[in-house]
Amino acid sequence: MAPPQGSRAPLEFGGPLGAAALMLLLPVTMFHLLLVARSGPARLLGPPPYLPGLEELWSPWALLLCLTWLGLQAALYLLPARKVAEGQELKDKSRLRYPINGFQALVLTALLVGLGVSAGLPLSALPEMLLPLAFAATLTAFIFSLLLYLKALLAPASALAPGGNSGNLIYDFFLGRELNPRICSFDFKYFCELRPGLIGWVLINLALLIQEAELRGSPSLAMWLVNGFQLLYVGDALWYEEAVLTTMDIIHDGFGFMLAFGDLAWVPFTYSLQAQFLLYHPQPLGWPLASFICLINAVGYYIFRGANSQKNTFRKNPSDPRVADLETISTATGRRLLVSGWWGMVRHPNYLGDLIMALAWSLPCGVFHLLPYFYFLYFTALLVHREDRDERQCRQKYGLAWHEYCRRVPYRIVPYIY
Ligand SMILES: NC(=O)C1=CN([C@@H]2O[C@H](COP(=O)(O)OP(=O)(O)OC[C@H]3O[C@@H](n4cnc5c(N)ncnc54)[C@H](OP(=O)(O)O)[C@@H]3O)[C@@H](O)[C@H]2O)C=CC1
Ligand SMILES: CC(C)CCC[C@@H](C)[C@H]1CC=C2C3=C(CC[C@@]21C)[C@@]1(C)CC[C@H](O)C(C)(C)[C@@H]1CC3
Repeated sequence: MAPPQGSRAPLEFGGPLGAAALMLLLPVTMFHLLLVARSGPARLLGPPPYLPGLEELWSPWALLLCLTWLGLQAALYLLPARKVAEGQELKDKSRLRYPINGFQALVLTALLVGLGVSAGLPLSALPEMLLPLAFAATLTAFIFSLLLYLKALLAPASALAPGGNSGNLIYDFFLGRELNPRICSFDFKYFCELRPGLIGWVLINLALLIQEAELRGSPSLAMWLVNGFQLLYVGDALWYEEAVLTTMDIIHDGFGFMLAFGDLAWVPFTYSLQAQFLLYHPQPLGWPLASFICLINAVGYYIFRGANSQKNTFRKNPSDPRVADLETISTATGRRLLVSGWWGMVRHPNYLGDLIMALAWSLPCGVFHLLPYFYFLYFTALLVHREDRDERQCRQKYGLAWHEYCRRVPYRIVPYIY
């Protein structure tokens, strides 16, 4: 379906060429990281120890496991929810409804895995299966994105995302055409963003911890820290599930290969890199340094949670007593912008907190390898680019009011630096 006249958004990610390059580069990087993490030298920038053949990547069992996992998470999504939240207003003035039962899904998954392990489920075999599982997840994401692209051909213009409808097949396939693809009340983007990948990530971490305990008698302090920090991050995302409804992914981006691959493959297999590294390269860590790293994580979490909750509370109800006293700027759209509190410190305080936590996740792995810092480096690049995209969208949305906000709050992510 051709995009409606006048609705063309400027191309992002380097246009069709950039999108094609990313579609190749992202899976290649993911497999590189998986291979390098288990190699002796663990060199991020060195060549992989070997190139795996198709027989090592492809396994029907891994695909079955991957689909079973998706099926289990979909079933948990469909269970009765403690609350149903409304999303932001859409182009046609309607609002979608979303079940809030992500934390319940995490707890039920933990119970099921616990039962499985006590009945003899070999969870510690999972680390050996990471390559074929990552391959199966990539294949699933690719086929899923193709189906989403086809589904969008039947969608009305009002259901399309602002980007991702350029008319170029590769670009639109990558960015995603439809904003909120659904079948009945099952919202694919909302489901994928928070459940299979995030819960899969902590499950992989746990399997790595168990395997370390089997290999060395007990898990190392560094492995406990990485597992604890990342479980807190995932638990928080699911506990405050409703806050995802005001993020860029849900309100602006279409659902295409970028998010499908990001959610289903990239997150579980690359975000667990520190735990993978620690299994093959144990690192000594004493309590004084561990306490200092915990403090860094706590500071990052405090800023991240404070900023995200403040914006979410304000967007849901500006008269909520927790935000009613904050200073704001009015905009022509009728929505206001916060200029005090966390959002008066820098224009993306939530990114700052997230980056501080990212650093805390790498530090338990020592300072002699660059590989465990991959997440911090990639995340810095992702957030700088994301901030730039958001800035452009806000300038367009809020015009002069946004310029006033930038004048009042001149730094983007790091006070007095950037
Ligand atoms: N771990 C990971 O891999 C990733 C994590 N993240 C995290 O996800 C979270 C969400 O990030 P993201 O969706 O990018 O961005 P934000 O949650 O920061 O959302 C940006 C939107 O917030 C609104 N906003 C901006 N400034 C103000 C203000 N002063 N007052 C009120 N509203 C404002 C605007 O939308 P509007 O005005 O329309 O409401 C803007 O478009 C962050 O914590 C980020 O760190 C993000 C990407 C990857
Ligand atoms: C690597 C590609 C170019 C892009 C892929 C990006 C995705 C992996 C991320 C885009 C936004 C994300 C968010 C989270 C996870 C990573 C992706 C999907 C998030 C769910 C992590 C937990 C947080 O608490 C959050 C705020 C809910 C995050 C929302 C954005």
